[in-house]
Amino acid sequence: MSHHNVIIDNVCYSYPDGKKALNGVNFEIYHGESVAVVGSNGAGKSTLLLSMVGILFPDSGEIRIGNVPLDKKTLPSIRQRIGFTFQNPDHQLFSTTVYDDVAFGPRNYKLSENEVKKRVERALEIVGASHLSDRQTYKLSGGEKRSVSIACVLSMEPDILLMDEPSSNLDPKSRRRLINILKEFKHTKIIATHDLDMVLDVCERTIVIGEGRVLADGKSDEILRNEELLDRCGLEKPFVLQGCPVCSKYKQMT
Ligand SMILES: Nc1ncnc2c1ncn2[C@@H]1O[C@H](COP(=O)(O)OP(=O)(O)OP(=O)(O)O)[C@@H](O)[C@H]1O
Repeated sequence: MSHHNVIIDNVCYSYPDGKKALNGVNFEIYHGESVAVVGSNGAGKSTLLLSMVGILFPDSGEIRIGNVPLDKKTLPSIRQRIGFTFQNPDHQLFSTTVYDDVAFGPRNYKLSENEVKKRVERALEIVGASHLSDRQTYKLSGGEKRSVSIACVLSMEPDILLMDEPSSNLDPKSRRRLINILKEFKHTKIIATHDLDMVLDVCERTIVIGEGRVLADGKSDEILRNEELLDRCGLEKPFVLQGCPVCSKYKQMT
């Protein structure tokens, strides 16, 4: 199943103002893996994800998806296999209604309107947003927009899910729903997040990014227990590993 592996090969990227955001990033993600990308603010997580989906192109190094180098020529076919949610859902939602936003991906695949409708209804139901279908997107709350943006990628039925901060803005029930969606999604998942409790629940592997480089890469359970590493990277142990009975109870409730 190596055809879906994601390979990040010595990737460097500087923004036009000269800010070096990625400084030689290397890793390989195997088909079906569930991987968290964590790090402090400004570490380079979003820049890395934007590069993996071809919104930014590395200055040097290469990204390969299933052994196909990601470049302007291969981008349209690779994009069909990757579902990406932006850190800010306003960057994702641009149609007048929620239905049209969630239908945008399937319509691009030139599916019949009947099939599009089925996919939209299924995706909205999965994220618990069926009742929002006819609403105007710009009038939604932050959490509602987040749920709809997740429905937008689910309706595309991607092979690879890339998500930037998917749990931010979500209330506990919606966050738990997201965690269940991610657990159900059996293909490759790459999730940039500060929600380390969600990482423990969803991702078997964690890559720690700092100053545009990989600082650590290993089993989530080991990385997220390593206090010295977490402290060095500006991160904190997940609540559930801090041995707090209130937090453990909260986890059971949500
Ligand atoms: N459009 C831009 N122009 C210039 N610099 C940018 C731009 N976007 C991001 N940066 C800088 O690149 C670096 C990496 O930013 P990035 O958004 O990738 O970090 P991040 O790890 O996702 O942070 P956060 O956790 O705060 O979302 C930061 O120093 C940031 O200030």
